[in-house]
Amino acid sequence: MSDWFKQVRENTDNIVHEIKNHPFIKGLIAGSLPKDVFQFYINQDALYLAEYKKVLATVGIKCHAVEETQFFLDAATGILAVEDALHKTYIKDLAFNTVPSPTCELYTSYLARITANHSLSEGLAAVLPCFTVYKEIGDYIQANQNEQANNPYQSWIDTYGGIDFENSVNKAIAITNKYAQSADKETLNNMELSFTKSTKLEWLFWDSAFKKEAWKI
Ligand SMILES: Cc1ncc(C[n+]2csc(CCO)c2C)c(N)n1
Repeated sequence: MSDWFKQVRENTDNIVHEIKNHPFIKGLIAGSLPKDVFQFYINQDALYLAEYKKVLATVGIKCHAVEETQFFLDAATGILAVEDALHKTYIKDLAFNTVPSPTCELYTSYLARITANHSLSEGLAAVLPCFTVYKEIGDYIQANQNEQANNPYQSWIDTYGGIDFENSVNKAIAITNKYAQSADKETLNNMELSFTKSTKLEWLFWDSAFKKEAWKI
């Protein structure tokens, strides 16, 4: 498989399309997303990131090349530094809810299960949409904004727009493509299943935040 990512990205185009058209993303673009909805998202995302950094470290230590391990461990520590700081600025005077929503629990548990019990290639495919979907949605939001000056969510939006993030996304794609190149048919099929599932979970994460998803009981 010469460009695995290109193929699976094409096959998940309908999901990415649904994300771009989700009212959460439309609200971020317009700056009209209700504050309480954004706070809910940031709170749940902080809970997500606390688990995701462990998942990246798990994938990283399984990689065969030193620079691949370095990349994922750097990304994991980057989460501590950059994203936690951003979250603190948004959450500072609000009560922080330590209970993950059903969707947050589902996404992090899914990633933990795949990276712990399945092959490294499947683990890489499962963690990749976190990078690629945010890159694409970050670019999409910036390209479709009429006015950035008064958007209360601009600093969040700009986190995923810069060149550093772009380099990081390209590296994650390159590593995953490399493992896809030597994967057998069954592994390639499983890689696509994990990539697709995580892409759907990215949609679900925004959708659940928009609805301020609660436990039914
Ligand atoms: C649900 C959810 N999915 C993806 C990201 C974006 N993200 C989180 S960590 C990371 C890699 C290192 O920066 C990226 C791109 C998010 N914040 N929340």
